[in-house]
Amino acid sequence: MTVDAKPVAELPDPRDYGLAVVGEEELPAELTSLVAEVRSLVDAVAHTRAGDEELSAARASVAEAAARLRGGPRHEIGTMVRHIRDGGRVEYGTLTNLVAGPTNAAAPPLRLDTAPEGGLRAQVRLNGTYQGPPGLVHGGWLAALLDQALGAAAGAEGMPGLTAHLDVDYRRPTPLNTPLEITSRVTGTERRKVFVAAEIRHGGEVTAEGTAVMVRIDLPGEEGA
Ligand SMILES: CCCCCCCCCCCCCC(=O)SCCNC(=O)CCNC(=O)[C@H](O)C(C)(C)COP(=O)(O)OP(=O)(O)OC[C@H]1O[C@@H](n2cnc3c(N)ncnc32)[C@H](O)[C@@H]1OP(=O)(O)O
Repeated sequence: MTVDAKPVAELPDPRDYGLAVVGEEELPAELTSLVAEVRSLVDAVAHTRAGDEELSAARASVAEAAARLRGGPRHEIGTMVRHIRDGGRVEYGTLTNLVAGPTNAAAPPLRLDTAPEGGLRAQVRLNGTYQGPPGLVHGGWLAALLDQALGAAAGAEGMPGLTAHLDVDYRRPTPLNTPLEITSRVTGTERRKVFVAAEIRHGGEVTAEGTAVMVRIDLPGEEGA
C-alpha cells in the first residue's frame, strides 16, 4: 500500500455538505437526562420481575410519556452534532447515530476522545440490553462499536467517509456490565481510501479487533479530484 501525503488537518464543516449542525451545548440538559433515563428504562424492561399490575401501570406511564414526546422532530434527519473536545478540538457526529448519538437512547453512552498516543479512545460499559450469548456482548454490537470507532478515527483526521469494507476478529468473549476500552486510529491513506484499525479491550486484553477501508466523501466541488 502506498501512503499518500499526510491527512488533511482541517476538519470539514458538515454545512459544506448541506447538513444541519447543532452544538452539543445547545441540547437541553433535560433532553440528555431523559435519554439516560430511557436507556435505564430499556434495561429495566428487559430484566423486570414486576407483576402484571405493575407491568400494566408501567405500560400506561410509558404510553403517556411517548404521547407527550411525539410531534414534529426537533432536528431534521441527518442533523450533525458538534462536540468541542478537550483542548478545543472540534468533532462532528450524527445527532441520532445508533452507536454514539447523544439523543439516541438506543445508543450506549459512548464518547470517543483523542488518545495521548494518537487516534481515539473511549470507555464504555454495556448493560444487559446489549446481550448476545449469555452474559456476553452481542457480536453484531461489537462490530457496530468498532465500525463507529473506525469511522470516527478517519473523521477526526479530517477524512470523513463511509465504510466500504469492515473486517472483525472476535478474540475472546466480551463481558457485559464491565468497563471496556475502545481504541482506533488511521493506519494509512491511498487516494480516497482511508485505512483504519480499532480494538475493544477488557482488563487490558483485546476481545475484538477490526480493520476497515473507509472511502472519503467528496466535498462539494471536489468530485473526481
Ligand atoms: C463533515 C462530516 C463529519 C462526519 C464525521 C463522521 C464520523 C462518523 C462515524 C460513522 C461510522 C459509521 C460508518 C457507517 O456506518 S457507514 C454506512 C455503511 N456503509 C455504506 O453505506 C457504504 C455503501 N457503499 C458506498 O456507498 C460505496 O460503495 C462507497 C462510497 C464506499 C464507494 O463508492 P464510490 O463510488 O464513492 O468509490 P469507488 O467505487 O470509486 O471506490 C473508491 C476506492 O475505494 C475502493 N473500494 C470501494 N469499495 C471497496 C470495498 N468494498 N473494499 C475495498 N475497497 C473498496 C475502490 O477500489 C477505490 O479504490 P482505488 O481504485 O482508489 O484504489
